[in-house]
Amino acid sequence: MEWWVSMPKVELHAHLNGSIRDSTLLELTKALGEKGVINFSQVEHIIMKYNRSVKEVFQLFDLIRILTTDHAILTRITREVIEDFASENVVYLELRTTPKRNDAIGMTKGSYFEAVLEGLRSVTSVDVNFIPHDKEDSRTLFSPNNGSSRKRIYVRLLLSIDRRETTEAAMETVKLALEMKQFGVVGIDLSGNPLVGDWNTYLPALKFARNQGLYVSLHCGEIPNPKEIHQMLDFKPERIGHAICFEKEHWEILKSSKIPVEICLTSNIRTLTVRSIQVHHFVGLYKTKHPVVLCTDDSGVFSTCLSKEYKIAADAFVFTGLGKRESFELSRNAVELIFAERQVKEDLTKYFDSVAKTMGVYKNKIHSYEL
Ligand SMILES: CNc1ncnc2c1ncn2[C@@H]1O[C@H](COP(=O)(O)O)[C@@H](O)[C@H]1O
Ligand SMILES: [Zn+2]
Repeated sequence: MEWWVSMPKVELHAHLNGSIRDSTLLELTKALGEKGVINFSQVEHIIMKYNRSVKEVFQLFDLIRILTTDHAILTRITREVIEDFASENVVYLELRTTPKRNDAIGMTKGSYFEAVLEGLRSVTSVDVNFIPHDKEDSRTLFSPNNGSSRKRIYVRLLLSIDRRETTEAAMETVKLALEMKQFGVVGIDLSGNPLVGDWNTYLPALKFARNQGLYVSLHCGEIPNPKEIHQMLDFKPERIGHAICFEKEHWEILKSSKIPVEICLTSNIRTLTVRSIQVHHFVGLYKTKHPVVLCTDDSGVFSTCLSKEYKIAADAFVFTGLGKRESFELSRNAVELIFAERQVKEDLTKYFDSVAKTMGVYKNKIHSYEL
């Protein structure tokens, strides 16, 4: 097996409905076509398109939204997404999703979340840990005496606020996240079409989330919006996603505040927000040892997976010294950026160290982030 597949990996930026399997997406679209809810021939080209502009990507998300407003489908997608990540040796997955209300089918944000939770519970083919450790409990997923040869994966959840939402709706999501901490919700994400919405709408909910002990990750700088980027960096989120359309002053704030960046190479290329992999800002951040983590964003929508992202990075930046050993370190250093509790970090760190030996990569850290 290739090293980028067998290497343990940490996924910190994956949207549930964007990570839907291709085959499931087609199956659901055809089924709705047969029911007459949508016209399959009209949407087929949106599904099949390779490069999509940001605008077209959000058209596809609107379509996916029609397909997945059903509790049973959400449960199924959640199960499949976890199985897919585990199958490529993702050992820690922070999955994010936007709880949605749909009065027509009696769906509330709460029942949406329950359906996702049911998906987590329904995984049988791999070992999943999603309930946080309580202080007394020292059991860990990767402890050597676990004895299982099955794939193992930690899953934690972020609840997303959609940029289309009102302050009240955003607040409802944060309150739900707080209620569901016991089921592995660790934080809040701000996402959705970067062309819509205003920072001040979400700020009260984000502040509330932070005050209540939730971590915050923001989609930041997907389009040129210098004022908003500045405001977001001033908020000092625990992580940001993308960081594409940054100007000099933004880079300076980012570097000095050491806010970790979730890098989504394929997503940025496919949405045409970065011209080519060679000019991607990942390399500059990596070279200066800024905390970065490679992620998929929407593995289904962009036909990628985390192993592929590591391979793409290694191929593109081999002359920067990103070989097998450095990729392993990059993956292991991501453990420092996870939002889960201390025991999970410790368990994963030990696991990475044990795998380092069998993979023939150095055990010593090349560098660790000074967060
Ligand atoms: C391409 N870059 C991106 N930028 C901003 N938001 C994105 C995104 N990719 C996905 N989403 C957000 O995640 C939702 C799908 O998953 P959930 O329904 O929440 O599970 C999208 O509708 C959008 O709001
Ligand atoms: Zn994203």
